[in-house]
Amino acid sequence: MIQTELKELGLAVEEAVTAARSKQDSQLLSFTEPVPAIDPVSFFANGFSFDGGRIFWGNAAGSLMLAGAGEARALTASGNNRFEQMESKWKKMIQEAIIHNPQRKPGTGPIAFGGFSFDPAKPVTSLWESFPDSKLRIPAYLLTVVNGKHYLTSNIVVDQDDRSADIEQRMEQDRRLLLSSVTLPEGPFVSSKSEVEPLAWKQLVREATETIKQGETEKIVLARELRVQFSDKANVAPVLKALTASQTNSYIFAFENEEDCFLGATPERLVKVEDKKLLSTCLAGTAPRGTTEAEDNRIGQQLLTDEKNRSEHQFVVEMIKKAVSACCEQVRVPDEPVLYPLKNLQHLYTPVEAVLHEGYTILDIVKRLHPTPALGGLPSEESVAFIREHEHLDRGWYGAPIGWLDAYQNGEFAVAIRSALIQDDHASLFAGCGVVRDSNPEEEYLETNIKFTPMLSVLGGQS
Ligand SMILES: C=C(O[C@H]1C=CC=C(C(=O)O)[C@@H]1O)C(=O)O
Ligand SMILES: [Mg+2]
Repeated sequence: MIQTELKELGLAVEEAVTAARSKQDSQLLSFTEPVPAIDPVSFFANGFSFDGGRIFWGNAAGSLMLAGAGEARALTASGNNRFEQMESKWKKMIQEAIIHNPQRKPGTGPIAFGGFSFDPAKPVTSLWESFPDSKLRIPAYLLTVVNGKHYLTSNIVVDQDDRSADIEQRMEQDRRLLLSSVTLPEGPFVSSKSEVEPLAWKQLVREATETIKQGETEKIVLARELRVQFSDKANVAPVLKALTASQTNSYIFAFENEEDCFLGATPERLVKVEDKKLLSTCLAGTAPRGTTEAEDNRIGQQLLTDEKNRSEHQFVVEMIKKAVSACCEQVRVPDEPVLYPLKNLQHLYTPVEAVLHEGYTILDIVKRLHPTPALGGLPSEESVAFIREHEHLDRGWYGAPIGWLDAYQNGEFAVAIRSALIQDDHASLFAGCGVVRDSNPEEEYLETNIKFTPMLSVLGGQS
């Protein structure tokens, strides 16, 4: 990494042109500067015409938001060692970049943002054909809102025959467009919806409980799809606005690829790393919210003591604790879960804190944690094999890590649940649930129905 001390954009661009000429290859320049406040959703909306697609991220704490437009570079990897491949491609790219980022705030500079498929060994259907096994994008323009301060990072690929003045002019035009105020278009409206094979899905839950009773596994997470048709091509920006307003306590994410956009509001952190400190989350076990405070409390107390939900949760705690302990010190995990309330439902929640051992990166942890028993099952290999063989759904990026990392060893990945894949005038919504020995197919079916509601309501499918 060449950390430039240059203050002026013009000088940085010239340095990049000179570097491109001397190595006779393109040069990535990343230039970060403070900018006046702008709503990240407006920035996202303004970015619709940038090649490669847009990205969006808001963390559950509300302390970090990212909005990106265009694609300066893309890193892809496939197969079993996709996390290692990604790590080495990312390191190489960062080493060769010219980076001007005096303040080095988390989530600024040349970040890589993207996701992974749930299971690279499952054949891909046409539903997810524009989403590779894994893809991390370095957006051309990135707005970072961190602790209330706004930064713009411009990631520019400079070629040997480029002229500095032309590049600067293009950047000036782009930033004027992206930072301008905008009126958001109307959100989508669902004209029809259809559940994909609900009866076959319930039967599969039954089969999974049989497999568990035979002792082959202890838990298998099964998911299903709900398809919705819109009256017109769907606009994503107003959906993000609505998610940000309605789903506090959740990560709001979007990854646009070609014409498709995968987005959601997930409560499930996989891992966060900042200054070597690691946070992970065990979130599994679900109940609805009550309509009155008294009812809500009663349901919450029941959830806290319910054996079936506690066992769903405990499998996750044990696996995450073990995986984190293998590469961290000072691992802290409370003995008992607490409630994690969301707008439409509540979960059992156990936070995990630790300090990363020297030499480990966030992608090492993502690799060890995915899939946790909140999305795969336990033991992992057997449950994922069951899902691969029996589940009809092509999960694609659903249920898998989505997030970002920066050049300073910070990053955060969430598990992409409570999500939808929007494709022009229709969308697929995904929801799953943890099946254990005494799961009841009808109750699991109802649980997935509630899990569809956060996305369904912001897509104009439910009041
Ligand atoms: C698989 C999903 O939820 C997981 C996360 C939290 C609670 C879960 C449950 O109680 O079954 C699931 O394991 C989903 O929302 O699609
Ligand atoms: Mg459950």
